[in-house]
Amino acid sequence: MSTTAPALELRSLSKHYRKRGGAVAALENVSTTLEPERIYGLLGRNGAGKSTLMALATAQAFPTSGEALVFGHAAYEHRPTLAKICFVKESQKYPDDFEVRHALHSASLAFPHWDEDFARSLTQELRLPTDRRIKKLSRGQLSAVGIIIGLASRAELTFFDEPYLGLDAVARQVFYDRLLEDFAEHPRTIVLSSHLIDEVADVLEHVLLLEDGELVLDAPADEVRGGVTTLHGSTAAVLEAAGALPVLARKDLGPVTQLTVRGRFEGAALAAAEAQGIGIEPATLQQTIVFLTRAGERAEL
Ligand SMILES: Nc1ncnc2c1ncn2[C@@H]1O[C@H](COP(=O)(O)OP(=O)(O)OP(=O)(O)O)[C@@H](O)[C@H]1O
Repeated sequence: MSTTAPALELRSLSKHYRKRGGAVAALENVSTTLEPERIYGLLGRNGAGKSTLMALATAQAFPTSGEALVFGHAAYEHRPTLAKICFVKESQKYPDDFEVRHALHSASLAFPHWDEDFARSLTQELRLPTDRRIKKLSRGQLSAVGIIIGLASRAELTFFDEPYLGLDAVARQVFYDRLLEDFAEHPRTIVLSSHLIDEVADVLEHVLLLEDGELVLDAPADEVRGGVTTLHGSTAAVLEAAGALPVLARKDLGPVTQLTVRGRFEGAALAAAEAQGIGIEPATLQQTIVFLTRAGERAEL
């Protein structure tokens, strides 16, 4: 699977949908580069443009302007490139009479790196009835079909658009565990869109955050994680420890203040703050993202 081209390169990608009285900018001038063999989180609130970005990258929709290159090619005009892409989405359509086994068989023919044993073991682990019609599956079982296809396809560029809808906690954990194990043995580029940021946080290596169609954060997950800290203690001590760090939120309760700042507390700064009796709590990835989007911060951490 070695190649020097980026797995995905978006160049000033925009998608506008026409609507009565104007247009909706589902995606606005998005540029970024996704390296091969990494796991990306595509995050953002409802309507932020996540599904649109995936549809454009996989040639299931055409951009209004700009381009999306997959391993150096526009996917829609290049069959070998299409064979490298797997897009798992809720709205996947299957023929009416298709059973689970038919969907898996079709996938085995479509994806050159398909691993039948892996598909079989995932099917058992997720307790998916292979002889049931897709139409009759529960919401979670339908998600399981997508997860099995997404993982067993071992496509060089795999998109999972909210792949866990309806899945119970055990099945979701099976997904994250198998994803990480299989990725370690067969590295490829995975783009995972999700609302459950803290749940997927440990899986992600890089975070892409969309807000109203714009890419507002494009950074390694480790840089984002812990980039926001909450301090709790006597007001004077907290303000002194925070120094000039940008304040994102402040709550005063009598002589005590809870201050959320953009910055990290490590080493000497952490020891000094703790010596003053200040409680230090790094924000989770989800909290960090909520604070940053609320604060209108842009892609610099
Ligand atoms: N076919 C369409 N026609 C008109 N507007 C559309 C169409 N598809 C998407 N949109 C609009 O484009 C914007 C982005 O939608 P998109 O589905 O990409 O968001 P999303 O981040 O995937 O949302 P969610 O998390 O709710 O699935 C939304 O405002 C949506 O209403």
